[in-house]
Amino acid sequence: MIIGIPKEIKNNENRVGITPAGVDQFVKAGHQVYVEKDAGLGSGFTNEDYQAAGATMLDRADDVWGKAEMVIKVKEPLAEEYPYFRRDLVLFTYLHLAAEPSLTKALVDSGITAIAYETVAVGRSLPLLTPMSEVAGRMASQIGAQCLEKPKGGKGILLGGIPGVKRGKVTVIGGGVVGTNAAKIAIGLGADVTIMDVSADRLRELDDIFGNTVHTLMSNPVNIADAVADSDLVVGAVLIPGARAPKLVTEDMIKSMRDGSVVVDVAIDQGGIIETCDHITTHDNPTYVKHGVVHYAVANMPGAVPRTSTVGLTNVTIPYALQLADKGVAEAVAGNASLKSGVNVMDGYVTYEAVARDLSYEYKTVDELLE
Ligand SMILES: NC(=O)C1=CN([C@@H]2O[C@H](COP(=O)(O)OP(=O)(O)OC[C@H]3O[C@@H](n4cnc5c(N)ncnc54)[C@H](O)[C@@H]3O)[C@@H](O)[C@H]2O)C=CC1
Ligand SMILES: CC(=O)C(=O)O
Repeated sequence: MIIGIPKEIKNNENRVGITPAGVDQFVKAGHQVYVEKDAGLGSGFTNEDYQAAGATMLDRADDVWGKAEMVIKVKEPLAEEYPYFRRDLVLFTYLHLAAEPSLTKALVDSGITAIAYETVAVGRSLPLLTPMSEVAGRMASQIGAQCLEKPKGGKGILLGGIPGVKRGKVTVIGGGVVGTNAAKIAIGLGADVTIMDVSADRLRELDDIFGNTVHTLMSNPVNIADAVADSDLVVGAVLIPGARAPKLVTEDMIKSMRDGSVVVDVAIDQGGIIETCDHITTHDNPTYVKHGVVHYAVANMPGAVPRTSTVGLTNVTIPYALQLADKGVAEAVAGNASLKSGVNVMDGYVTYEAVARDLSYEYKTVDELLE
């Protein structure tokens, strides 16, 4: 198969869809890889590194998309990339379609097969989301701590306090991968940490993992309102796979926070759980203040630590991408339920139920389309 790796064009997105080591695996398996010139530089991989691994470098993005049978990316395509979509192309990348109606329409209209990393499922885990959630969760507490500093607009507290001065309070809503990693770093900084989840079993696991270093709390509107009002930093870390994120922190709850408090809505890529996180921000201009509270809503947080993130991401995507390349999309997807759950758009239909429901599209299963 011919694989194309374009350079990412989202603001400060320094990751790349494949490492030179990944190219090497494709080439050794008999595939051909085109990489856009300088695509890897942000992650510390030179054009020469890719050539040494067997890739052909191309100067222009339209050539990479045009020659490829499968494009492997990191972030969802932006509007300037929509014209490259076509029926006989497979796109393998993060998509977050429930929060991206115009992208969904462009994918459906083109007939392309679009496989979303974030809905490839093995049981209840999402292996192609996990490493980036680990990165973003860890970053969320680091960034939250910085935003609490006075020059960044925060109230001027140190999360860990000092002897004789109170520690800061952190509430993490959602105790999955992002939430666990955010808690880990917040505990390391010395904060007073509360983790909330709707799953009692998950709260039990978190209690086993963290012991008395965290408070665990059932997620419901009353507990969320109490915890948010009392927090210096709130981290949004909820996911309902494929679906638009539920708005769990209302505008009134944000108004109840003290001035200079901080919210980091990591779930913004699925629309966000904080009502006042009403738009995505960028690494160039990551925060804004509303009702006295600093809001951070960057949808590609791992893009700021690209070396760690690119390697972590391609570690998990390559085995699936190789199956797609070796077998072709129809056979690979038919024989692998995890890959099948990643297919969000095929043959002009939305094939992921939560996306079809949230964006009011007719839903067809992949099996119906492969018949
Ligand atoms: N902004 C960014 O750069 C990045 C964003 N993300 C996003 O972070 C979000 C979280 O991802 P993961 O932690 O990997 O998901 P996960 O599936 O590991 O965890 C989600 C947790 O939310 C819990 N949950 C569901 N409904 C809830 C509710 N009403 N109240 C409290 N908890 C609830 C679930 O029980 C689960 O434990 C996703 O939207 C993901 O796409 C991930 C990586 C980077
Ligand atoms: C998960 C995701 O969208 C990201 O890592 O940017």
